[in-house]
Amino acid sequence: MTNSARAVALATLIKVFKQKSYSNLSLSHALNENNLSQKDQAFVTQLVYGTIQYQLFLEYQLKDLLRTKLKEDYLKPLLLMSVYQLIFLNRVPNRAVLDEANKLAKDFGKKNSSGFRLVNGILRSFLRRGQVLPSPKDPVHFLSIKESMPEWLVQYFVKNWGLKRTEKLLISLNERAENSIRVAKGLDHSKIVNSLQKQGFSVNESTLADNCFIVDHSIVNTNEFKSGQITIQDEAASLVVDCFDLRENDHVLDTCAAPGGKTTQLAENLSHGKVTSLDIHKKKLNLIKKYAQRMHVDDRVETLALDARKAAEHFSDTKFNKILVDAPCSGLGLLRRKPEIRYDKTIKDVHNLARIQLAILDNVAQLLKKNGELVYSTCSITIEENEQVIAEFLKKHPEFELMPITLSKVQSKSSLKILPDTYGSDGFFIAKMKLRG
Ligand SMILES: C[S@@+](CC[C@H](N)C(=O)[O-])C[C@H]1O[C@@H](n2cnc3c(N)ncnc32)[C@H](O)[C@@H]1O
Repeated sequence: MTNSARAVALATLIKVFKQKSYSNLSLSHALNENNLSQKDQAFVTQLVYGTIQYQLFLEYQLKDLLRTKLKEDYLKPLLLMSVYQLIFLNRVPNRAVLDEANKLAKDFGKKNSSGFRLVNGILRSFLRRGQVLPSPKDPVHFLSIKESMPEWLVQYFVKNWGLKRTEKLLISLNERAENSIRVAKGLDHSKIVNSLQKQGFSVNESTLADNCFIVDHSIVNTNEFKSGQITIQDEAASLVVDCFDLRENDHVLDTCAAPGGKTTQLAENLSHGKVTSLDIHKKKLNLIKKYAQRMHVDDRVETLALDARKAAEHFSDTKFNKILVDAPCSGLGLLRRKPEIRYDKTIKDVHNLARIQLAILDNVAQLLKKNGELVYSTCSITIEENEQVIAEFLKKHPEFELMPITLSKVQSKSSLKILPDTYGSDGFFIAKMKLRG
């Protein structure tokens, strides 16, 4: 592996730790800026995600070895990234990790800095001592360090799913996210799969979603992606639109639409209808427009900057056949793709989001036609943002009934919750409701 791959990983980690940037955005920016081989890109991705995922565990390894305050910004990410390699990457020899850490300390350190001596000393001490874990007598603290998840979240999982399932869930949340792609509606799957295989991709059918496939590396440079025949979408996320019973001339309201993954998927079904896509952030509307252009459905998508909690006031004369609320949420089902979320979110955030989610549903429910369908979804797995929001909504709106979800590969008599350890997908929640006629 080249040193520049490690330098790119370290620069990305410094950004994520210091500026609190999102890891997925910083990483894709760094990979676009640096001309790395496919192998090096995969290595950088593993270093960045692995170090963030295991931050609590890695800090625990260093706790007793650090005797001075780390003064320069690069020191902590470099130490964590190096210990990550020493523990998790067996294919990289220890000597190479130490040599590269020395070089990086010299390159990233201030002039005349002695940071490289500190890094060298700590890494050698770690190798002499080996890795450590707290006593399993306190299972919450033990799992929190071992799987690097804040204690409140481990406690939350244990309370809702028990200790055994929590262990499975935590391990699964630290696994590498799959590269899931969705084929645009109406296209011949076998033709696209053959073409991708000829280009060197390994392609496997999704066990969860009809139009999705799992590939082994990024498809963004393929003609199929650029021409809108395929797109990047998690298997569980793609089920949300599949839950609607769409008619080709439906008018659909997508209330929380950016960057547009579900808007375009909806529009693919509406040869004579349209989607009105809202987002509270005006600057995000461009993402939806570009996405719709790439997928060739921009003639059926209109965008509007609007707080969905005020939609009924805006559309006082319009009613929709279908409404999607893909609500803003804590994202706790997405920890594989955005590993730092675990350290940022609190139970207070979860409660605040639940209030916003209910307010959106409450407002947009007035805009549905009789017998119309309302689908609510989040990429969170908490009870507060999902089952509780739906229970409160239905209590307040007895004119709605909860519908079963019957998809070809997955069914549920009521709402559908997909935990990440079941299919290896993102965690997702979907509820389908109908306004009685
Ligand atoms: C989960 S994301 C939506 C993802 C999108 N449906 C897709 O499939 O690509 C939630 C979106 O809701 C937007 N949002 C947050 N609060 C909102 C509100 N009150 N009204 C409308 N949009 C909101 C956010 O800006 C964000 O883009």
